[in-house]
Amino acid sequence: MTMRRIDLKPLEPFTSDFINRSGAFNPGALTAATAIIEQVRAEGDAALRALTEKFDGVVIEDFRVAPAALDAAMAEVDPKTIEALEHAAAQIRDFHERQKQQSWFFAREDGAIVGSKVTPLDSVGIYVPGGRALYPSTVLMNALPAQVAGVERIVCVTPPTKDGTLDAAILAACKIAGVTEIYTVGGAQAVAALAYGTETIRPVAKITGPGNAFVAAAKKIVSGDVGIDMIAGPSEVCVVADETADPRMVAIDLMAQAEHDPLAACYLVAFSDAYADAVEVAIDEHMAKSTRADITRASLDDHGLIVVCTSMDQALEAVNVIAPEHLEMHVANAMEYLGAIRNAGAIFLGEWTPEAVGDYVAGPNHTLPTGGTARYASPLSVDDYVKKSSVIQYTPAALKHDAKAVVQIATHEGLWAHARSVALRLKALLDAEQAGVAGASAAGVEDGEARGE
Ligand SMILES: NC(=O)c1ccc[n+]([C@@H]2O[C@H](COP(=O)([O-])OP(=O)(O)OC[C@H]3O[C@@H](n4cnc5c(N)ncnc54)[C@H](O)[C@@H]3O)[C@@H](O)[C@H]2O)c1
Ligand SMILES: N[C@H](CO)Cc1c[nH]c[nH+]1
Ligand SMILES: [Zn+2]
Repeated sequence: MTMRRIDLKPLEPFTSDFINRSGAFNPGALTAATAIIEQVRAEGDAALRALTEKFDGVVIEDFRVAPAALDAAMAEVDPKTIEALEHAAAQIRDFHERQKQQSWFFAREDGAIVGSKVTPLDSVGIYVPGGRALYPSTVLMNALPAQVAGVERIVCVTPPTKDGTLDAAILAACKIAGVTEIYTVGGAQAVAALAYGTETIRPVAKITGPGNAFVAAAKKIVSGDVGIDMIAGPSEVCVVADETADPRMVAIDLMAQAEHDPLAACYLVAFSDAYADAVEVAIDEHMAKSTRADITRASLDDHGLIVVCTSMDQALEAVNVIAPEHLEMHVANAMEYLGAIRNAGAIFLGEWTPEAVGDYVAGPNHTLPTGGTARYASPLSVDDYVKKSSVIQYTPAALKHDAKAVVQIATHEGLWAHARSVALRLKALLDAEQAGVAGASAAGVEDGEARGE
């Protein structure tokens, strides 16, 4: 197998022109998703049935999963898998508990109180992909931060398997994460149902979770009517490997992302052609045993890239341009470079940290910014499941302190009532002070020119 390769010259900059990403702008998927969303808005459950039959090849009468199915799934799934999911859930919950933000309030010297009130969202819908692979881990990664945030209603949607049921491990993960409202529907139609509601599915305030191009396009379209977390596109990894890294480990870590999707993008940043050759040989050796060789090969052939650098500075520059979802630093003293890494969704340091630990058990979220969005975006977190309201309470002293500035700016902006709303109160205060009345009330002011205007 041969991945695309570029050999950088000393000091030659790595630019985004070298990258072949599928990107979030996908006109075909947007057109298809628009039609699907319109159909669901117009026909509700009937559209969900028709579209599920069309795209998933099964007929579903009742989308709502019965509560008894969760207990049945717990009994059906291999107890070792249940144990592993519980192990993962405990560490994911613990990590996200640490992200929780409290409301805060600050009393100024003039007595005004300003602050920020944190409130959990009323409801969220989590999309769990189910096309090319099944992702019980994604249930945990979305539901647990929502639960930690205090969201009351957590709804899970996920496409049916070929026989029209749901994977038992997905249901078991829902049970472990405390999710009980589950619907057997996937794709853009599931996103539409969560956004606008149908006879069976009540709408939610926000939709989170990864999915294929149609799911991503649907989230993009409904965003604004409901909240969305991000457009999490095909998986990505960038492995920076120096001569201390075992090429077999580097090869398998590249393949671990490539096997998600033919569109997954895997980057190797190395320091010699001989080393890059060794990784390619190791990929061929592993490939012979892969159970997902077709997808893996397609991803590496079409979206893989090897960048051979002449220095660590050049390598780090390439990393920051790529801004990968996952970055593995398989180099000596990996921690030393943390400060120079500006753009990456999750950073895995050292040879004992395969990206797969982050997918499942380490604790941080595996829903990460893809497609270069790590330039400005962060991993899914408890913050995605809360909103903040600013809180402001003024005292007479505070109003006196600020009135002039408000009136000045509002007058400059031509907003008469803004200025007047403050000036009238100031007048009430000053009148009361003059009359020697303690505890003046703004309600007692007569209309008229305010002093200090
Ligand atoms: N970032 C993350 O945390 C993370 C985690 C897991 C998976 N992923 C990514 O999520 C994606 C999952 O994609 P997937 O396809 O396996 O599952 P998916 O559930 O996103 O998509 C499957 C659904 O797509 C719909 N669909 C299929 N063909 C269609 C068509 N032609 N027109 C309209 N709709 C159609 C069907 O309704 C089907 O149920 C992958 O790219 C994977 O890498 C990301
Ligand atoms: N690597 C994926 C995110 O890109 C997440 C995942 C789930 N299961 C396995 N991997
Ligand atoms: Zn993965």
